[in-house]
Amino acid sequence: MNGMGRQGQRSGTTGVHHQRQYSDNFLESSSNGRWLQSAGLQHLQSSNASSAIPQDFGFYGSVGVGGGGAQGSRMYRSAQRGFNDFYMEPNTPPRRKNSDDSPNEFSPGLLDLHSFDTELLPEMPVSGLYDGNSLYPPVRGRSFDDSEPYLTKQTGRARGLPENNLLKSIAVDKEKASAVAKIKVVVRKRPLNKKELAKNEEDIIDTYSNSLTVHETKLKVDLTEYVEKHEFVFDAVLNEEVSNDEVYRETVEPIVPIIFQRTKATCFAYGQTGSGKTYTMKPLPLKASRDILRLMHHTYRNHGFQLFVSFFEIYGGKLFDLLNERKKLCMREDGKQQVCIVGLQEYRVSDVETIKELIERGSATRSTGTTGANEESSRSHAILQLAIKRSADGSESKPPRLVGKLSFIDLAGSERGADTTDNDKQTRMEGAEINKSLLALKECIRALDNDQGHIPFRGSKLTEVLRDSFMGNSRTVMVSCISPSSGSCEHTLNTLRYADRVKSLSKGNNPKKDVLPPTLNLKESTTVPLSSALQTSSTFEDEQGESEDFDTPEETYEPPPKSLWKKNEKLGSFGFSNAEEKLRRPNGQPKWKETPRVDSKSSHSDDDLNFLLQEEEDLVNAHRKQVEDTMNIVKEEMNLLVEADQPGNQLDDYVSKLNAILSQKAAGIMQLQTRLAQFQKRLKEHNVLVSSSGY
Ligand SMILES: Nc1ncnc2c1ncn2[C@@H]1O[C@H](COP(=O)(O)OP(=O)(O)OP(=O)(O)O)[C@@H](O)[C@H]1O
Repeated sequence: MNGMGRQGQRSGTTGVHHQRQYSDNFLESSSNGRWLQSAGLQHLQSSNASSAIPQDFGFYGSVGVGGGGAQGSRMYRSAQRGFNDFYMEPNTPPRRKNSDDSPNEFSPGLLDLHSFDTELLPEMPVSGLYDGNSLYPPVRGRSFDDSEPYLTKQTGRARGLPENNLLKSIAVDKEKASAVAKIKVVVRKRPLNKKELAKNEEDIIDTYSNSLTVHETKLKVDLTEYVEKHEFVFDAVLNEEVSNDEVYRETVEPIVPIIFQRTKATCFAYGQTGSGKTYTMKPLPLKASRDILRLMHHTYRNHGFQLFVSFFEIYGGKLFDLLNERKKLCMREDGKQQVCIVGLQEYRVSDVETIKELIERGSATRSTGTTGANEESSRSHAILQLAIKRSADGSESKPPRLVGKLSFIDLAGSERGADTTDNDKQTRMEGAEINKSLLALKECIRALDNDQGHIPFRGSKLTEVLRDSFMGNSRTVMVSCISPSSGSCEHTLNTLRYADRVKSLSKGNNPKKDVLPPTLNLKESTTVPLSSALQTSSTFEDEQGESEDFDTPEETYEPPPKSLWKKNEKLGSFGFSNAEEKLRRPNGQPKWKETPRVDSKSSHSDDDLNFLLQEEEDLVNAHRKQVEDTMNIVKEEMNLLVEADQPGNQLDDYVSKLNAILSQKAAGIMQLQTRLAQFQKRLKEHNVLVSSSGY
């Protein structure tokens, strides 16, 4: 069974959507990748020429034009509504009546077109911008509010604030900022929760530096248990002891300075329902805002930068403004193929407290519900955006243009039919819609991974919004959240395989990948993302030349007592005994590559031949494992596809692609088996030779 006995654990309110009170999510108005060529952009005539005028109270309001007229504040569900009704026109949950819900506190004031502002401000000289010496020293040593009148609301906290890592890092030059990886994949493991502990579920994930091992318990044909290890390497692996502050330092902090350099950056969380996405994402925008404001008021003081916040969700394939009474929004492409969100309200902010209030307000309005694994599950993708703007001449008299933006996306949890059979129709329909968008995201990632010319960003609203995250001079941080429990093993493996594929998009951008010690690279080779499989078109002989795919022996072994694989220092980091590790990989090199071809007339010893035979078996096993992994991915994606109710032709197309992969893998196995048979024959001949020579 998957999950932690998800079925039957739902509360009496299952499927009843309510407003999340304290969670949050994140941002962005969207745009497409044209800004990527922005070095040459001269689109000063963009539609935001009529952008909002700053108001005294420090934020902008906007009412979109040209669409988005439908109000999204209808009742979320009506018992009378049929399935089609729901599907065609998703509604939003009713807003909870909060006593502090003073409607006009952030009310929009002026008609504004700035949500069309999706192109970056063309590059222009900004004195002092990352010019080394003038970055920070002038205000060094002064208390924060001494130099920063904008931050009066947080003076108490700001005063005497020690310089954090960011402040230190901004003394850094432009090169360092631009050295931030284009795509960074971080995995966060949460602790076992009470339910899991109560059910005596085990923690099956070991973390080590930037790698982790999943210990999956499986059954043999004779029903005896064994443990299969799955090893992964990522840019960072954060275990259950890592605080949210550390998560911020590892993920978002390094990209904050870059958004002042005409860059769009995105941080998004991915993982099964209840794995900790919202818990992880919630604190990030506020921490980032704090650092952005510091930069604006210190490093870029007098440069005229302005910070704007917007917050919306994608629910049931529709967009709703979380900061404007769930107003329904429209996503459109303008004449320059820039995707823009019409009607999205942005607030100009200049202090942390206001941002905090906005985030809490938006989070409380978000669609949530109950799933088997999470009583307060996010049922929408929430997008919070921090946009840096500046008018062309740096003054406040002209409308500001986009300089860069930082988006935070808290994806709805991925679920599978097997986990949701107990859910009501509404929850299942939501699940289908969520899965559909996640599937579209996977399609985009696969297309990017395969260097396809066409990336199907239009597959869903989510991918249209995320387009910026993967194109051009963008920066993306993906946080994959995983549960440690044995009951979630299959979900966890799927999340990790997905993350592994995203990681592969950053190949060539991640120097770490090339300098990993052999043992760690070995671990990577134990997973076979579908993307790699799709890319594979080499013959078996070709594959022989590639080191990683075939140098990994089957990572299956009889389970030692848990205490052994968890802590025993006699074992190597990944479960092999040190001796065994050495035997398999002397000098860290895959031994099979050094293997001389066996000649029956040669004088190899039995040991040599046995070793060769073992190597061949390992190759076959490794290949078989690849097929198994691929099939797992196929299974997962087929589930999503079916649940997402895709048209048949897409399904057929998908199935034929997968069949091609499987046939290719099967052919590889047959070749390996032939080789193995040849070795066995030679071994036999060798034995005959030895016995006839009298030894
Ligand atoms: N690292 C962590 N440390 C402590 N508690 C955590 C951690 N991660 C998650 N939790 C707890 O686990 C529960 C589920 O987390 P969360 O709501 O963030 O999951 P989710 O992935 O956003 O789920 P969904 O997709 O259903 O919205 C929450 O009660 C949360 O407080």
